[in-house]
Amino acid sequence: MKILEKIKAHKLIEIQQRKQIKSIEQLKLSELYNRASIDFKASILSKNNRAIIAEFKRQSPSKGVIHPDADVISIVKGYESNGAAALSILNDNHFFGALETDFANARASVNLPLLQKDFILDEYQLVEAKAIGADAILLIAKMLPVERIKVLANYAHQLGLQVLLETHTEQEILDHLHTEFDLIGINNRDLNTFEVNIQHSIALANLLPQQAVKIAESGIQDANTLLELANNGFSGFLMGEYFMKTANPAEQLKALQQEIWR
Ligand SMILES: O=C(O)c1ccccc1NCC(=O)[C@H](O)[C@H](O)COP(=O)(O)O
Repeated sequence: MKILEKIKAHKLIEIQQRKQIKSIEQLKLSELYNRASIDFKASILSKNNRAIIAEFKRQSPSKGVIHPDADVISIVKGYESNGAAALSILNDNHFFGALETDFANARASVNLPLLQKDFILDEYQLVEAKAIGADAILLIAKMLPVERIKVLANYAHQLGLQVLLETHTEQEILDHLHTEFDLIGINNRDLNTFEVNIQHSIALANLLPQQAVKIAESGIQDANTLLELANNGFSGFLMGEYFMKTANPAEQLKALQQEIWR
């Protein structure tokens, strides 16, 4: 079974279990549910095509264990003080090792816009995202039919959440040209093979609407790659492993910032 199919099968069971534990009405009672979102897209646009979305993750299917005992509070504060435009916080336990408390701790520690990084299949998860203080969510084109993505994107917007659509193929981009997303990502990593190909993303970037806020996702391991993607129309860069594989992710971000703003 391919990794996204495995994740989807597991997530569907997880969602049913979570619904048994907390109803949508109960989620809506959370203090954070009614908070005004921070504008994720505006933060990306404020960084002159050098916007880094720094990710907090402990492990991944492609890389295995990366930083299992990472301290979310100190890392996200370090990301904030070193100029991240926004943060992506992994929220999946089974495949990415996220702790139930990671997102809440990140929310309580920084004033940056936060992407709740999970595998969204159901409206319930959108209410959950809002209730834990997310500003944006991810929808993965490969995981759901086109119409379902549209419905979830509309519902996310009704809740005040911005939407990052993740694509990887030409067809996925063409399928979604007529839906409103706040940001459109192209994943440099093929999630079937885990192969990273920056040139693939650069070639596809031309297919995105001119006004789309374009995010290059995954596999970025140096400043030159980031700058090449920026020169080809990407404004935001979702980077996780490059930071999290080090003992001090925030210092790694600081060094990268020095290189890209030189
Ligand atoms: O990274 C994986 O192994 C993976 C597998 C299956 C679904 C999603 C996966 N990654 C999630 C991500 O989107 C990345 O964490 C994110 O783009 C950052 O990538 P990187 O800079 O390579 O850590």
